[in-house]
Amino acid sequence: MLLSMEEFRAFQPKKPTYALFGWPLGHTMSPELHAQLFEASGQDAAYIGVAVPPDDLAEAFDLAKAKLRGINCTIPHKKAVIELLDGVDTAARDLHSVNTVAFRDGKAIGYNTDILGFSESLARDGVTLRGKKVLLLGYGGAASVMAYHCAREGACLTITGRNLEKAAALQQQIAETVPHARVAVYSRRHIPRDIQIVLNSTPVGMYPKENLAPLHYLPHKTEYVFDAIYNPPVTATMRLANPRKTATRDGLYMLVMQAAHAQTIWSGVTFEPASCETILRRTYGKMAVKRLHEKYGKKNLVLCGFMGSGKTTIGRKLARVTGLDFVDADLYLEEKEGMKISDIFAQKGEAYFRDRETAYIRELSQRDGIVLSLGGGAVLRPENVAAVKETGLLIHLDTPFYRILKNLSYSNSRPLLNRPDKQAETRRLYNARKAIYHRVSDTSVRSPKLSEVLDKVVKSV
Ligand SMILES: Nc1ncnc2c1ncn2[C@@H]1O[C@H](COP(=O)(O)OP(=O)(O)O)[C@@H](O)[C@H]1O
Ligand SMILES: O=C(O)C1=C[C@@H](OP(=O)(O)O)[C@@H](O)[C@H](O)C1
Ligand SMILES: [Mg+2]
Repeated sequence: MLLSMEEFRAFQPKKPTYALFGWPLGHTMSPELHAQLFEASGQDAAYIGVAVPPDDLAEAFDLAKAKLRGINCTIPHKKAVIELLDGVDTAARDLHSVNTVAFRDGKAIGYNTDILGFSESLARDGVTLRGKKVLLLGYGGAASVMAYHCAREGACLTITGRNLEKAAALQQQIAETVPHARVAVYSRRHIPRDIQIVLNSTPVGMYPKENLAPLHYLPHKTEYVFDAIYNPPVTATMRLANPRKTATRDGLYMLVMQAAHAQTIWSGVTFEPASCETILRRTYGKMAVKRLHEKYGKKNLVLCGFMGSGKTTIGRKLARVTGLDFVDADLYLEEKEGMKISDIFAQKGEAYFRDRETAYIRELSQRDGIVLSLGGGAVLRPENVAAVKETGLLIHLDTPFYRILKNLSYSNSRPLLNRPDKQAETRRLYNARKAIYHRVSDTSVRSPKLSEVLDKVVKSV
């Protein structure tokens, strides 16, 4: 729920409630994320967003103190809120930045959990900072969190950005708060060549301008790229990396963990790593649905690809992580016709099957909010492609052929392949259709590992 100031004045909580204060409050993931954390920790609580104009912060803060258990602050309130507080923790004090406020016994205490989210995101990838040459892009609020953590961990930090005076101000702030900090400022044209880790704290590359990056290339020894952006899940900065040499990470895990730590501060709940991973996967899923709506103007996710490429298997999992309903076109057809596909082929012929397939695809394309797994031959008819693409994003599972063969080896439920020369026929059909899948689909996902495919599909949206 997102409220205006006026609505927040009238707001009466029905259960323990927390809020995000920001201005403007665009498309934030926080309410959905906190709802998942409440559920995982068994709390009956609510989380709302409030669009608080800078001039109204003091009033909104007093209202929050009276009605809520705690708040998060985002741009532009992270600094301004400090003077309204009764105390702050060390990181928040050193950073001059508060993202979490707890109201307890009539007092308001400020914390910074962004830094915990950042450090845990690096730790999850096994990235250590001691002695590492780190390049930080940007000098705003998120940058100060990253710079402070790098300096405290003993990294050798270079800050760069468009405005070198602002970069120097951050350098100064870090030097004052972290003894023996190693921080330099360079223009973007004179970045040290031996940089190992690149951190993007700028909003450059965020949706909708997702083709922009704050750099044109990565220093050639870069081993790891962290981008605080999470929409899109794969940013233009991350795409500069050579996947064989350089690991990359977007900002969603940092977002999840700063939220989890805020809840720990508010109510003492803690979260198992496994439940954080589940919440992360689902948040990527929700993000994909948000992008499906906002970026593509579509309602459904549709999977196509050769027989045995994993459409049915991945579709079911994709529905679970996105919260969309799952429909498999083949299973739907079998249910409606009251017959197995192999029996339809045997008794009524392929032409009958194809006509029914077209009719059901037309019907299912009218649905709103489904993952639709097609049969392997569905996209051979242009009218089927047109129908699904009207409402859906068409994703091709470009599973390697050797994996497809393996997947098909145990099954005889596909009548087209029930022949003595099964393997040769599979290859023949595959070669005949391969180009069609590429041509008709909006995106292609390629991986031999089932565990990777889902992740890639979600991030391809
Ligand atoms: N990439 C993969 N790695 C391992 N097993 C897979 C993979 N993709 C699919 N499978 C397995 O292959 C079989 C066929 O997959 P299925 O989802 O029915 O494919 P499709 O619907 O595209 O024909 C299933 O048993 C599934 O578990
Ligand atoms: O490729 C095809 O022409 C077919 C694929 C099958 O679906 P899967 O791709 O899910 O196996 C099923 O629709 C039917 O056997 C025909
Ligand atoms: Mg299938």
